[in-house]
Amino acid sequence: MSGLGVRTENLTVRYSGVPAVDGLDLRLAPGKIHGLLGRNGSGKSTLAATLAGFRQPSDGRVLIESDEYDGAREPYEDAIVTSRVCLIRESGDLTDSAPVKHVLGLASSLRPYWDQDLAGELLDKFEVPTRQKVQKLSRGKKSALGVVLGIASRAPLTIFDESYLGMDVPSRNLFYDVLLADYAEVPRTIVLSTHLVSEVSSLLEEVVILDQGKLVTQAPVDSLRGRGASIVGPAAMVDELTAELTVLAEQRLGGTKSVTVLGDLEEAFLAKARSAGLEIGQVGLQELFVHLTGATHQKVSKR
Ligand SMILES: Nc1ncnc2c1ncn2[C@@H]1O[C@H](COP(=O)(O)OP(=O)(O)OP(=O)(O)O)[C@@H](O)[C@H]1O
Repeated sequence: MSGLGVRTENLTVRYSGVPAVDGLDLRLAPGKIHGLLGRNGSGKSTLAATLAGFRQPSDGRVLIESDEYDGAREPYEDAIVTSRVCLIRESGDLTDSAPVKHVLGLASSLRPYWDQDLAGELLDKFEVPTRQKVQKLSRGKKSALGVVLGIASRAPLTIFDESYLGMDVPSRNLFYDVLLADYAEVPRTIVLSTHLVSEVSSLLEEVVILDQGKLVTQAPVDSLRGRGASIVGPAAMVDELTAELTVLAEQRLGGTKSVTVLGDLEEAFLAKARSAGLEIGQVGLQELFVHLTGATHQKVSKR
Protein backbone atom coordinates (compact mmCIF):
# COMPACT_ATOMS: atom_id res chain seq x y z
CA MET A 1 0.00 0.00 0.00
CA SER A 2 1.50 3.36 -0.93
CA GLY A 3 -1.58 5.48 -0.42
CA LEU A 4 -4.36 7.02 -2.42
CA GLY A 5 -3.94 9.89 -4.84
CA VAL A 6 -6.35 12.82 -4.80
CA ARG A 7 -7.44 15.07 -7.60
CA THR A 8 -9.95 17.86 -7.49
CA GLU A 9 -11.42 19.55 -10.52
CA ASN A 10 -12.95 22.99 -10.11
CA LEU A 11 -14.03 21.89 -6.63
CA THR A 12 -16.50 24.33 -5.13
CA VAL A 13 -18.41 24.00 -1.87
CA ARG A 14 -20.94 26.65 -0.89
CA TYR A 15 -22.85 27.28 2.31
CA SER A 16 -26.11 29.07 1.55
CA GLY A 17 -24.67 30.16 -1.77
CA VAL A 18 -21.43 31.51 -0.29
CA PRO A 19 -18.32 29.63 -1.43
CA ALA A 20 -16.09 28.22 1.32
CA VAL A 21 -14.01 26.33 -1.26
CA ASP A 22 -13.87 28.04 -4.59
CA GLY A 23 -12.86 26.36 -7.86
CA LEU A 24 -9.94 24.28 -6.57
CA ASP A 25 -7.83 22.26 -8.98
CA LEU A 26 -5.52 20.18 -6.82
CA ARG A 27 -3.44 17.09 -7.10
CA LEU A 28 -2.17 15.28 -4.01
CA ALA A 29 0.43 12.69 -4.92
CA PRO A 30 0.03 9.29 -3.24
CA GLY A 31 2.35 8.27 -0.42
CA LYS A 32 3.39 11.75 0.65
CA ILE A 33 2.76 13.96 3.68
CA HIS A 34 0.88 17.05 2.55
CA GLY A 35 0.26 20.19 4.56
CA LEU A 36 -3.08 21.90 4.07
CA LEU A 37 -2.36 25.39 5.28
CA GLY A 38 -4.58 28.40 5.59
CA ARG A 39 -5.68 31.03 8.05
CA ASN A 40 -8.91 30.71 10.03
CA GLY A 41 -11.91 30.45 7.73
CA SER A 42 -9.83 29.78 4.61
CA GLY A 43 -11.75 26.58 3.82
CA LYS A 44 -9.44 23.87 5.18
CA SER A 45 -12.08 21.96 7.14
CA THR A 46 -14.58 22.20 4.31
CA LEU A 47 -12.01 20.85 1.86
CA ALA A 48 -10.95 18.08 4.26
CA ALA A 49 -14.58 17.00 4.77
CA THR A 50 -15.21 17.00 1.03
CA LEU A 51 -12.09 14.97 0.25
CA ALA A 52 -13.21 12.42 2.85
CA GLY A 53 -16.69 12.15 1.33
CA PHE A 54 -18.44 13.73 4.35
CA ARG A 55 -19.70 16.56 2.19
CA GLN A 56 -20.93 16.74 -1.38
CA PRO A 57 -19.33 19.27 -3.75
CA SER A 58 -21.62 22.08 -4.92
CA ASP A 59 -19.70 22.14 -8.20
CA GLY A 60 -16.77 20.28 -9.66
CA ARG A 61 -15.57 17.01 -8.20
CA VAL A 62 -13.14 15.10 -6.04
CA LEU A 63 -11.50 12.01 -7.44
CA ILE A 64 -9.72 9.50 -5.23
CA GLU A 65 -7.26 7.44 -7.22
CA SER A 66 -6.03 3.94 -6.41
CA ASP A 67 -4.44 0.98 -8.21
CA GLU A 68 -6.58 -1.16 -5.91
CA TYR A 69 -9.81 -0.30 -7.67
CA ASP A 70 -8.22 0.55 -10.96
CA GLY A 71 -9.13 4.14 -11.56
CA ALA A 72 -10.66 7.10 -9.81
CA ARG A 73 -13.84 7.30 -7.73
CA GLU A 74 -15.76 10.11 -6.14
CA PRO A 75 -15.78 9.66 -2.35
CA TYR A 76 -19.26 10.97 -1.53
CA GLU A 77 -21.50 8.01 -0.57
CA ASP A 78 -18.96 5.52 -1.88
CA ALA A 79 -18.36 2.89 0.82
CA ILE A 80 -15.27 1.46 -0.84
CA VAL A 81 -13.52 4.81 -0.89
CA THR A 82 -14.72 6.02 2.51
CA SER A 83 -13.50 2.86 4.28
CA ARG A 84 -10.02 3.74 2.98
CA VAL A 85 -10.14 7.40 3.87
CA CYS A 86 -9.86 8.41 7.50
CA LEU A 87 -10.70 11.97 8.52
CA ILE A 88 -9.94 12.94 12.11
CA ARG A 89 -11.44 16.26 13.16
CA GLU A 90 -11.00 18.28 16.30
CA SER A 91 -14.67 17.81 17.06
CA GLY A 92 -13.75 14.13 17.34
CA ASP A 93 -16.87 12.64 15.69
CA LEU A 94 -16.79 10.21 18.61
CA THR A 95 -19.72 8.72 20.49
CA ASP A 96 -19.41 10.60 23.75
CA SER A 97 -21.30 8.18 25.96
CA ALA A 98 -19.23 5.17 24.89
CA PRO A 99 -16.07 4.02 26.68
CA VAL A 100 -12.79 4.44 24.81
CA LYS A 101 -12.41 0.70 24.25
CA HIS A 102 -15.82 0.60 22.56
CA VAL A 103 -14.73 3.35 20.18
CA LEU A 104 -11.64 1.29 19.35
CA GLY A 105 -13.78 -1.80 18.70
CA LEU A 106 -15.92 0.21 16.30
CA ALA A 107 -12.85 1.53 14.47
CA SER A 108 -11.43 -1.96 14.12
CA SER A 109 -14.68 -3.20 12.55
CA LEU A 110 -14.87 -0.29 10.08
CA ARG A 111 -11.24 0.13 9.10
CA PRO A 112 -9.78 -2.54 6.80
CA TYR A 113 -6.15 -1.73 7.70
CA TRP A 114 -6.71 -1.25 11.45
CA ASP A 115 -3.78 -2.29 13.68
CA GLN A 116 -4.98 -3.18 17.18
CA ASP A 117 -1.50 -3.62 18.69
CA LEU A 118 -0.46 -0.23 17.43
CA ALA A 119 -3.63 1.33 18.86
CA GLY A 120 -2.87 -0.17 22.29
CA GLU A 121 0.72 0.99 22.18
CA LEU A 122 -0.27 4.53 21.21
CA LEU A 123 -2.98 4.77 23.87
CA ASP A 124 -0.31 3.90 26.44
CA LYS A 125 2.07 6.48 25.04
CA PHE A 126 -0.56 9.23 25.12
CA GLU A 127 -1.84 7.94 28.49
CA VAL A 128 -5.46 7.72 27.37
CA PRO A 129 -7.50 5.70 29.89
CA THR A 130 -9.36 3.01 27.93
CA ARG A 131 -12.09 2.29 30.49
CA GLN A 132 -13.26 5.87 30.70
CA LYS A 133 -16.18 7.24 28.68
CA VAL A 134 -15.15 9.60 25.90
CA GLN A 135 -17.18 12.45 27.42
CA LYS A 136 -15.13 12.24 30.62
CA LEU A 137 -11.81 12.66 28.85
CA SER A 138 -10.10 16.04 28.97
CA ARG A 139 -9.94 17.97 25.68
CA GLY A 140 -6.28 16.98 25.26
CA LYS A 141 -6.97 13.28 25.86
CA LYS A 142 -9.92 13.38 23.44
CA SER A 143 -7.61 14.84 20.81
CA ALA A 144 -5.05 12.15 21.63
CA LEU A 145 -7.73 9.48 21.17
CA GLY A 146 -8.54 10.97 17.74
CA VAL A 147 -4.88 10.90 16.80
CA VAL A 148 -4.57 7.26 17.91
CA LEU A 149 -7.61 6.33 15.80
CA GLY A 150 -6.13 8.18 12.82
CA ILE A 151 -2.73 6.53 13.02
CA ALA A 152 -3.88 3.01 13.94
CA SER A 153 -6.43 3.05 11.08
CA ARG A 154 -3.49 3.09 8.69
CA ALA A 155 -5.94 4.32 6.08
CA PRO A 156 -4.38 4.83 2.63
CA LEU A 157 -5.58 8.44 2.85
CA THR A 158 -5.49 9.86 6.37
CA ILE A 159 -6.48 13.45 7.02
CA PHE A 160 -5.91 15.17 10.36
CA ASP A 161 -7.98 18.32 10.40
CA GLU A 162 -6.42 20.33 13.23
CA SER A 163 -7.31 17.31 15.32
CA TYR A 164 -4.25 17.67 17.51
CA LEU A 165 -4.74 21.32 18.48
CA GLY A 166 -6.32 20.38 21.80
CA MET A 167 -3.13 18.64 22.84
CA ASP A 168 -0.35 20.38 24.76
CA VAL A 169 3.06 20.89 23.17
CA PRO A 170 4.74 17.70 24.48
CA SER A 171 1.74 15.63 23.30
CA ARG A 172 1.76 17.33 19.89
CA ASN A 173 5.48 16.62 19.57
CA LEU A 174 4.79 13.01 20.47
CA PHE A 175 2.09 12.96 17.77
CA TYR A 176 4.53 14.26 15.13
CA ASP A 177 7.12 11.65 16.19
CA VAL A 178 4.79 8.66 16.18
CA LEU A 179 3.13 9.75 12.94
CA LEU A 180 6.47 10.00 11.18
CA ALA A 181 7.68 6.67 12.59
CA ASP A 182 4.51 4.88 11.50
CA TYR A 183 4.53 6.57 8.11
CA ALA A 184 8.11 5.32 7.59
CA GLU A 185 6.88 1.79 8.36
CA VAL A 186 3.66 2.00 6.34
CA PRO A 187 3.87 4.80 3.77
CA ARG A 188 0.49 6.29 2.89
CA THR A 189 -1.02 9.61 1.90
CA ILE A 190 -1.31 11.91 4.87
CA VAL A 191 -2.84 15.38 4.96
CA LEU A 192 -2.22 17.63 7.95
CA SER A 193 -4.55 20.60 8.00
CA THR A 194 -3.21 23.32 10.26
CA HIS A 195 -2.23 26.89 10.82
CA LEU A 196 0.63 25.82 13.14
CA VAL A 197 2.96 25.94 10.17
CA SER A 198 6.27 26.14 12.00
CA GLU A 199 5.46 23.04 14.08
CA VAL A 200 4.69 20.77 11.16
CA SER A 201 6.98 22.20 8.50
CA SER A 202 9.72 19.60 9.01
CA LEU A 203 7.21 16.78 8.40
CA LEU A 204 5.78 18.07 5.16
CA GLU A 205 6.80 17.16 1.65
CA GLU A 206 4.16 19.15 -0.23
CA VAL A 207 1.95 22.04 0.78
CA VAL A 208 -1.37 23.39 -0.36
CA ILE A 209 -2.06 26.94 0.81
CA LEU A 210 -5.62 28.23 0.80
CA ASP A 211 -6.87 31.74 1.27
CA GLN A 212 -10.57 32.59 1.30
CA GLY A 213 -11.41 29.26 -0.31
CA LYS A 214 -9.02 29.70 -3.21
CA LEU A 215 -5.72 28.04 -3.96
CA VAL A 216 -2.78 30.35 -3.26
CA THR A 217 -0.17 27.80 -4.15
CA GLN A 218 0.53 24.10 -4.25
CA ALA A 219 4.20 23.16 -4.23
CA PRO A 220 6.85 20.89 -2.77
CA VAL A 221 8.13 22.43 0.48
CA ASP A 222 11.68 22.71 -0.87
CA SER A 223 10.62 24.71 -3.90
CA LEU A 224 8.57 27.03 -1.68
CA ARG A 225 11.56 27.59 0.57
CA GLY A 226 13.55 28.44 -2.55
CA ARG A 227 11.24 31.41 -3.09
CA GLY A 228 12.93 33.35 -0.37
CA ALA A 229 16.07 33.65 1.73
CA SER A 230 17.35 35.05 4.97
CA ILE A 231 20.34 37.37 4.80
CA VAL A 232 22.40 38.23 7.87
CA GLY A 233 25.38 40.52 8.27
CA PRO A 234 26.53 44.09 8.91
CA ALA A 235 23.42 46.31 8.73
CA ALA A 236 24.72 48.77 6.14
CA MET A 237 25.81 45.98 3.80
CA VAL A 238 22.51 44.08 4.21
CA ASP A 239 20.55 47.28 3.48
CA GLU A 240 22.59 48.01 0.39
CA LEU A 241 22.25 44.53 -1.06
CA THR A 242 18.55 44.11 -0.34
CA ALA A 243 17.49 47.60 -1.40
CA GLU A 244 15.67 46.31 -4.49
CA LEU A 245 14.16 43.21 -2.89
CA THR A 246 10.83 42.55 -1.23
CA VAL A 247 11.52 42.29 2.48
CA LEU A 248 9.17 40.09 4.51
CA ALA A 249 10.71 40.67 7.90
CA GLU A 250 13.75 42.26 9.47
CA GLN A 251 15.50 42.24 12.81
CA ARG A 252 18.41 44.25 14.09
CA LEU A 253 20.81 43.46 16.91
CA GLY A 254 23.48 46.13 17.37
CA GLY A 255 25.28 46.52 14.06
CA THR A 256 23.98 43.20 12.71
CA LYS A 257 20.84 42.91 10.68
CA SER A 258 18.84 39.90 9.58
CA VAL A 259 16.28 40.22 6.80
CA THR A 260 13.99 37.75 5.11
CA VAL A 261 13.48 38.46 1.43
CA LEU A 262 11.14 37.04 -1.16
CA GLY A 263 12.02 36.01 -4.69
CA ASP A 264 14.50 33.88 -6.58
CA LEU A 265 17.95 35.22 -5.90
CA GLU A 266 20.32 35.19 -8.83
CA GLU A 267 23.70 33.50 -8.61
CA ALA A 268 25.51 36.83 -9.16
CA PHE A 269 23.64 38.31 -6.19
CA LEU A 270 24.48 35.34 -3.98
CA ALA A 271 28.15 35.46 -4.95
CA LYS A 272 28.31 39.19 -4.17
CA ALA A 273 26.58 38.70 -0.83
CA ARG A 274 28.89 35.88 0.19
CA SER A 275 32.01 37.77 -0.81
CA ALA A 276 30.75 40.64 1.37
CA GLY A 277 30.66 38.21 4.27
CA LEU A 278 26.86 37.95 4.50
CA GLU A 279 25.23 34.71 5.56
CA ILE A 280 22.48 33.39 3.28
CA GLY A 281 19.98 30.90 4.68
CA GLN A 282 16.67 29.31 3.74
CA VAL A 283 13.48 31.15 4.58
CA GLY A 284 11.08 29.56 7.04
CA LEU A 285 7.84 28.10 5.72
CA GLN A 286 5.96 30.03 8.40
CA GLU A 287 7.22 33.38 7.10
CA LEU A 288 6.31 32.47 3.53
CA PHE A 289 2.89 31.28 4.64
CA VAL A 290 2.22 34.50 6.50
CA HIS A 291 3.25 36.50 3.48
CA LEU A 292 1.39 34.43 0.90
CA THR A 293 -1.84 34.56 2.86
CA GLY A 294 -1.62 38.30 3.19
CA ALA A 295 -1.39 38.48 6.96
CA THR A 296 1.47 40.97 6.94
CA HIS A 297 0.77 43.16 3.99
CA GLN A 298 1.72 46.17 6.09
CA LYS A 299 5.04 44.60 7.04
CA VAL A 300 6.08 43.76 3.51
CA SER A 301 8.17 46.42 1.89
CA LYS A 302 9.85 46.94 -1.41
CA ARG A 303 12.67 49.22 -0.46
N1 LIG B 1 -21.63 24.63 8.36
C1 LIG B 1 -21.36 25.84 7.88
N2 LIG B 1 -22.37 26.69 7.56
C2 LIG B 1 -22.11 27.91 7.04
N3 LIG B 1 -20.87 28.40 6.83
C3 LIG B 1 -19.84 27.61 7.14
C4 LIG B 1 -20.03 26.28 7.68
N4 LIG B 1 -18.81 25.73 7.89
C5 LIG B 1 -17.90 26.65 7.50
N5 LIG B 1 -18.51 27.77 7.06
C6 LIG B 1 -17.85 28.98 6.53
O1 LIG B 1 -17.01 28.57 5.45
C7 LIG B 1 -15.77 29.26 5.50
C8 LIG B 1 -14.63 28.25 5.59
O2 LIG B 1 -14.71 27.60 6.84
P1 LIG B 1 -13.81 26.35 7.21
O3 LIG B 1 -14.22 25.88 8.56
O4 LIG B 1 -13.83 25.38 6.10
O5 LIG B 1 -12.36 27.05 7.26
P2 LIG B 1 -11.05 26.62 8.07
O6 LIG B 1 -9.90 27.07 7.23
O7 LIG B 1 -11.10 25.19 8.44
O8 LIG B 1 -11.16 27.52 9.36
P3 LIG B 1 -10.53 27.30 10.85
O9 LIG B 1 -9.02 27.26 10.71
O10 LIG B 1 -10.99 28.52 11.57
O11 LIG B 1 -11.11 26.04 11.40
C9 LIG B 1 -15.83 30.21 6.67
O12 LIG B 1 -16.22 31.47 6.18
C10 LIG B 1 -16.92 29.61 7.54
O13 LIG B 1 -17.58 30.61 8.27
